[in-house]
Amino acid sequence: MIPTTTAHAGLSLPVVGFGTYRLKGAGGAEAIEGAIRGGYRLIDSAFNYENEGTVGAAVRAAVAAGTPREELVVTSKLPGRHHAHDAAIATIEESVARTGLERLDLYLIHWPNPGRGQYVEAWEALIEAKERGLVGAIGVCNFLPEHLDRLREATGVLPEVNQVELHPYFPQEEQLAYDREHGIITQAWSPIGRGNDLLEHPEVVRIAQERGATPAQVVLAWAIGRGAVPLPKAASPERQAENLGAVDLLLSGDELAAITALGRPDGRLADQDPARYEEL
Ligand SMILES: NC(=O)C1=CN([C@@H]2O[C@H](COP(=O)(O)OP(=O)(O)OC[C@H]3O[C@@H](n4cnc5c(N)ncnc54)[C@H](OP(=O)(O)O)[C@@H]3O)[C@@H](O)[C@H]2O)C=CC1
Ligand SMILES: O=C(O)C(=O)[C@@H](O)[C@H](O)C(=O)CO
Repeated sequence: MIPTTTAHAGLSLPVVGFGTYRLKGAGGAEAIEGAIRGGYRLIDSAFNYENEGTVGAAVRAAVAAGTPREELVVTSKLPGRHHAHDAAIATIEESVARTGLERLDLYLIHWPNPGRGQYVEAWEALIEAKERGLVGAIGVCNFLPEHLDRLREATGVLPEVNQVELHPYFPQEEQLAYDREHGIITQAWSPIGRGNDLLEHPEVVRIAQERGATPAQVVLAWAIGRGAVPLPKAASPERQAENLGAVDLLLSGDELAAITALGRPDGRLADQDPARYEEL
């Protein structure tokens, strides 16, 4: 059993989830079903990943093989081109249909796209989708404090999840503090740096050697230790198990601080500042 964390409206999530970006087709379904068999219960997908069908197939196979459906938190996301109310509702319905499940457990706005000025309308559609039972819980990705404040002022409803880029090169101290203060669970995307040099950083390697863990486990345990829910993606059962093993590694305050110190102002993996970035 993976420990859990709870958001302001009662959503309970395991402290580690599974990313599925680029896991598609038969090989993707096999990898995702293997992840569920190996113990992952939070599965992250998106309309734009074009793999909601694959995720649904893997979930249905895992449930047929004995995993209780109610243990799983199957997630998808609304793309920026469908923020207008009717398009948003149709897209959520399409996401659910693609999975072949009765409903999705968590649905997120993928990017705020503030330049288009429609994320409040999208949020109202997500509130409606939750009221209709299409989705179990609702949240956002890549929202800055100013975007979250705007949702609260306009609707009185705050997201239960904010999924943001978060890894040692981009530790997100202020966003984490805002989310914590408002009972929002921060999920960490690209938590192991999407295959960059992070796992070879001397400080990460030093702590891994001292603790008898792997660099990936250290980086994931750092995210968990700071209260975030990392969503590592891994194709192989070996790496999936390695990453899940991070829940057993409790880092000290000094170790957490040493890794947080690797942060850089320009530490994002790509030029994706949500204040300006547009993704449709
Ligand atoms: N909301 C948003 O805007 C975004 C959300 N996401 C979500 O976050 C998830 C995770 O982010 P992602 O960008 O995939 O990057 P990750 O940081 O999860 O890195 C994935 C890469 O790391 C490799 N890897 C996995 N485990 C290990 C290990 N133990 N040791 C060494 N290498 C390893 C994988 O290889 P291999 O698979 O071959 O094992 C893959 O190349 C996504 O899959 C997606 O679900 C991602 C980006 C943006
Ligand atoms: O993967 C996602 O969820 C995204 O939002 C994309 O922006 C992804 O990070 C990407 O790199 C697209 O080029």
